[in-house]
Amino acid sequence: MTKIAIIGAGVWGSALSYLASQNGHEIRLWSRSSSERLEDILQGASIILSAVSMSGVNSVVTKLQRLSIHPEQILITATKGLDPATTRTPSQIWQEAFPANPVVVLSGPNLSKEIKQGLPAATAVSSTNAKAAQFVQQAFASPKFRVYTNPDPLGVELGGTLKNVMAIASGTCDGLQLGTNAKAALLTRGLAEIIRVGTDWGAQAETFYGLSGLGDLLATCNSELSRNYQVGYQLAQGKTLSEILAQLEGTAEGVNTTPVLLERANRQGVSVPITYQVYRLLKSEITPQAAVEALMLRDTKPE
Ligand SMILES: NC(=O)C1=CN([C@@H]2O[C@H](COP(=O)(O)OP(=O)(O)OC[C@H]3O[C@@H](n4cnc5c(N)ncnc54)[C@H](OP(=O)(O)O)[C@@H]3O)[C@@H](O)[C@H]2O)C=CC1
Ligand SMILES: O=C(CO)COP(=O)(O)O
Repeated sequence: MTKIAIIGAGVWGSALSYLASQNGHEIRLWSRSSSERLEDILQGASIILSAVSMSGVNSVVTKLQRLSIHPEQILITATKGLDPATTRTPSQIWQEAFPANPVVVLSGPNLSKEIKQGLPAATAVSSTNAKAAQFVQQAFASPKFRVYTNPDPLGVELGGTLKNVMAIASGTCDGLQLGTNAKAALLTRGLAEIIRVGTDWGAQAETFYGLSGLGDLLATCNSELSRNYQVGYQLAQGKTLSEILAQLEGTAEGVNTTPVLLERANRQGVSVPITYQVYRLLKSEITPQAAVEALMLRDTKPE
């Protein structure tokens, strides 16, 4: 039995809490509205897992820095986003704030509603500290949740983060009823785009063919359960972004990830044509139909 503190009682934090409690662990779930003090939640926890949305990462990290975190406490980040101010990933923020602690990234095709229904799923846990990743694997693995370790935390984290932009594009593609061929082309070229960005960042190309890359791309880009997909689908139906976000249950990280990704890709000279069209669409600079046309009419090139 392991004591696990989970920060963020949104849908993903709650689903992870459910999975860990099914394994017999002692779970303490904390959110901003909790009556319990954060320091009491963290007291004696072997694992501290953050499942807050990107907009909450910096403030949660700052809160924890004011408390006494033991260097043996394993920090897990389950957030899929990029910091708008620095373009850093959540694990980079956690590791910089807590250099002595093992930081583990948990990411995969994990639509929380399906997990809450008890349907089977798999995920990846990754860290530069292999022992910490194995400890987390043992803590969360169950007959319903298959957990793989992976040696490339940056790749695992970027796979889960960058596919959210593709999920917006994919929802748009389905909302416009562009068909199966168009969807296959979009996902394949989307994966190529993710790999270009990811390898430039320092991640391993093969990681993106795993659960947190291709796996999450397939899950999110093909499911109405995905909030990012819902954003794209509704944009294709002519709703404005503010109308969509006002109705959306939970966070669609891809909306905030898109400009950060584009900024970084432009700085690095990495070509991200799909991300650019999603960016223009989210800013209402282009219609969904014109975005498709712009992608189809790009200069011809080798695959
Ligand atoms: N839902 C899913 O299927 C999956 C989601 N993820 C990722 O997990 C993250 C959370 O997603 P999800 O649970 O779905 O989102 P929700 O919108 O359901 O929940 C967001 C969570 O973030 C917390 N939060 C936001 N801002 C702050 C802040 N400033 N300080 C403290 N906490 C804050 C919220 O706290 P409060 O309750 O106090 O408002 C809430 O717990 C996202 O990055 C998402 O991409 C990853 C895998 C699957
Ligand atoms: O990341 C997810 C599934 O792996 C959840 O996707 P959404 O955030 O688009 O709902």
